[in-house]
Amino acid sequence: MATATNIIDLKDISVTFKTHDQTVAAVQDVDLTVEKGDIYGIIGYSGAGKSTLVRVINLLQKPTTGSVTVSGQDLQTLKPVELRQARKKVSMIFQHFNLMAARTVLGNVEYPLLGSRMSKADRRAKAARLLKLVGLAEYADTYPSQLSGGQKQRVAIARALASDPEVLISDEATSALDPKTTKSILNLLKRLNAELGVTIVLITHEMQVIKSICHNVAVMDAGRIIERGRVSRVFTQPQTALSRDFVETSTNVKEAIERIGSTVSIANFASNQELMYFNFVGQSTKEGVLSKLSKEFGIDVNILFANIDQIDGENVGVMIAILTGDIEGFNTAVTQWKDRGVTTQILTDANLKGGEL
Ligand SMILES: Nc1ncnc2c1ncn2[C@@H]1O[C@H](COP(=O)(O)OP(=O)(O)OP(=O)(O)O)[C@@H](O)[C@H]1O
Repeated sequence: MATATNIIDLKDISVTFKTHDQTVAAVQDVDLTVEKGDIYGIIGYSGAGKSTLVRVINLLQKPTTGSVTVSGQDLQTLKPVELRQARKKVSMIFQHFNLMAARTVLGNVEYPLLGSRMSKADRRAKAARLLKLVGLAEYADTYPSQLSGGQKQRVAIARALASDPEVLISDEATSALDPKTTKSILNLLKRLNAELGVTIVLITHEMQVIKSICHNVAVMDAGRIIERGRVSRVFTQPQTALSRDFVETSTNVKEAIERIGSTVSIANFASNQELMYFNFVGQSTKEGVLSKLSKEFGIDVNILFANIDQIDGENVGVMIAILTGDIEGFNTAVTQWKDRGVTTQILTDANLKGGEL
């Protein structure tokens, strides 16, 4: 539902591409609202329609049907000159930086200001300020070819901020970067969101990126949003197979299950043994659930895999372990944990063979 705090409000958006021999429904019946100040992730595999959808936000892509409201303005009702102004509120950064090789770093950042009424000195001062903000003050007179990928993306971010946007769209901006550089760019985006209040819409095919900085996420498949919500919720209770797939890849659970499947056979377990998958949220990760469990119910826990993440300020953990002991007492414990943010699943050989839960 649209409220005063929604900076982006897309209603019933469909985008259909017609080529000479086929029609592609790239985006279908999508509603999307993003609150001011949010970091909103859109995740999906290649071809899901993410880029097409975000290009609708500044009307770089005109929707076949539906309405586009940004910062309270219905963009499709604006006159060309008003639309040009409105578009400045939405900037984009991309995987391949799109810097101009013949201009210096400062010249690249200054570029969007060339058509403005600012004096040359003011333009240069603003570009220098933005370079400082992204940590590249001393690179003003160098050329893009002299920079690393991470530095180029910082320049692209500074350039995107030159028009004082309210929304920054990041289209796979970290996909070409190594994990360490990805982390530093994501931290920069997080800082800009906090310091400037700029709303960020970030599209990616990696759950790792979503869980590092996003508060909310939409999962896209075949042009539609099939699931959305707080990242911590989607992460711990994915409602669709695709979301679960993204989550399991990012926690390495998939890999772990495959590995365990090649070494463990549940058919050979004793009658007082189970292979258990645990999901912990919030306080439960800190409460030492396991040590309580083993003490209270006299159960031996042989951990085969464990992973704890911080998502949107919340601890989220997964674990796979062989439990041995009093199964009746154990079942009682399971019921109690559910209320404390722990969910469990008994794994079977079929889970292990299929490589999934
Ligand atoms: N200009 C176009 N003309 C025809 N088809 C297009 C056009 N742009 C995108 N498509 C098609 O629309 C679908 C969605 O593409 P889109 O680029 O939005 O997906 P994506 O999720 O961003 O994937 P990727 O990460 O690979 O870009 C794809 O089938 C694509 O081939």
